[in-house]
Amino acid sequence: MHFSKGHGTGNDFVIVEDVDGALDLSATQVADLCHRRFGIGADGVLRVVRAAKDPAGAAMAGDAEWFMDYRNSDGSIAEMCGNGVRVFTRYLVAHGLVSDLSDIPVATRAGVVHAVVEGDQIRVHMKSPSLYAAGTATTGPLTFPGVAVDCGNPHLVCQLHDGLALDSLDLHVAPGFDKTLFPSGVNVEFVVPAPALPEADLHVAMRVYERGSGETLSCGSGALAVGAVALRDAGLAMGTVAVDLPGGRLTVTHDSEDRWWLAGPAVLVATGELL
Ligand SMILES: N[C@@H](CCC[C@H](N)C(=O)O)C(=O)O
Repeated sequence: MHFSKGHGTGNDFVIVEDVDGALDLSATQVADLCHRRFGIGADGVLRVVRAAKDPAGAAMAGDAEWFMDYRNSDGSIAEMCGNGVRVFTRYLVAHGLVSDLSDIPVATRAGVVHAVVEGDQIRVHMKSPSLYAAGTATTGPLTFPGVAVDCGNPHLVCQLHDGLALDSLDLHVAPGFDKTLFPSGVNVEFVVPAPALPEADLHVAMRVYERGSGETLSCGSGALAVGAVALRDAGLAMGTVAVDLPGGRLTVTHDSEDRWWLAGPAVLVATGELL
């Protein structure tokens, strides 16, 4: 099997092209591919398949030629992956699978999103985040109040207590959360304010513990959730939020009623053959 490897701000993926939907990737195969010692190593797998050729993509085939079949590194399926969409789009462009760089529709399990390629940056018009409940996360002895956000996939955005540094958190172990609020699990974001920047209305820094992958260097849908909470908390109906993650900076922009953008770099770094 031929594969590529890519990442968006350090959130890395094995990319497998399967245009005609011939590949039946099991959860175990995905976990083996993603294993950082015994496999290639990645936070997840992106299978590139024609929407019409995949049962989960077929209903969207009229709106998007390509379906992103995203899997977490433990083999579980997730509805959305914001960095995944951006790396998936980079792959489509690099392999001549799309031509109009100003609007690339990508079908996902959370619906069709639209990517725009601007040099090294790929910007995606995401599904609008929805803030819907209060929750809490625990790490060790610490409990943090948070906001549940639906970005197509579930998130819990927690502001750190005053003075607590992001790097003081131990995210080797999954944070605790309320399973009745998140019956299918949740991605947990921990956020602190960051110094003002001229190019953004707000600036924050975050770490994330992803459902199905553990702590990652970046999470695009997580950044979107964090951006939405930051704008709400600042009383801003619209605006731009710079979100710093351990792997780099993503930008979330809400510029009209139903339009939310996630932007950042996306790169391919390798290709190879699985033995
Ligand atoms: N890293 C991703 C999110 C991947 C899915 C997530 N772990 C889940 O299970 O919902 C991103 O960039 O959005």
